[in-house]
Amino acid sequence: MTPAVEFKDVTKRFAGAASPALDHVNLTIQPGELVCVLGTSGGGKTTLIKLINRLHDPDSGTVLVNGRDVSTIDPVTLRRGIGYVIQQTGLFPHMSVAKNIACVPTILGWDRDRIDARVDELLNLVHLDPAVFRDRYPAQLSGGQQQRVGLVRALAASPDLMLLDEPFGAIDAITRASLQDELLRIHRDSGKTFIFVTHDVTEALKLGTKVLAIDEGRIQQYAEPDELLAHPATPFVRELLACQGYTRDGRRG
Ligand SMILES: Nc1ncnc2c1ncn2[C@@H]1O[C@H](COP(=O)(O)OP(=O)(O)OP(=O)(O)O)[C@@H](O)[C@H]1O
Repeated sequence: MTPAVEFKDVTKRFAGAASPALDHVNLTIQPGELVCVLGTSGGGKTTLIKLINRLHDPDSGTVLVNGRDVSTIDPVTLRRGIGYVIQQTGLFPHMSVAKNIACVPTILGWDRDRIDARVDELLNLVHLDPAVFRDRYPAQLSGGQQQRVGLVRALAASPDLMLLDEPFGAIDAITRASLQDELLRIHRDSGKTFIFVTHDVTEALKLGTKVLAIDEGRIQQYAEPDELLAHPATPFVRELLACQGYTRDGRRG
């Protein structure tokens, strides 16, 4: 099977930085995985994500999506096929919820009826009643509701790949737990590949089919959650688990 995403010896160094943000990264992500990219601040998580949708380009090495070198794909075309969700949601404040969700389908030339049906389907998917929320503006939504709209906007044209960069970082614990459950369900039902950045071990272990631990621009471990808990591959992973209260047998101390 062609991997959904591959990094081949990828290095990214920002001007003036003492060390690279990503340092000779090799990584293969198979289709259908929900990969949680886990690490402390500044470790290179966001840089990794932005190299996939070409918000950054590598200094050396190759990033491939569905077997294609992304440097050969026009960035706008590439991004239309990749869902992208960030903490600040990026919703257009002057557009209604329905218009926000309809953005990519509109660009892709879907007809009105198909777009309307898709908007309603997506709002229902995240338990927002279309009759209530379609015509609201982002400022008229709570933080959790904005995040739900940001999530389904990225799903609107059913991209094969979803990139989510700490999407639930600013959400209270209860809303966050229900958003996580919704994300899990959406991932299972879609069968698509999701890459989800978080610094929260509990979130990564709950959501991930795989966890990618990263520090100082280097991959520390890429493993299933149980494997990561049972056999942390490096002192960094051991420390990360211990700091957030995880013991070796996977129980929170
Ligand atoms: N545009 C940029 N210009 C210069 N340095 C940058 C830029 N973006 C990131 N960096 C640096 O690259 C390194 C990795 O940053 P990155 O944002 O990937 O980390 P992160 O793991 O996502 O951190 P956080 O959890 O705090 O968001 C950091 O040292 C950061 O300061």
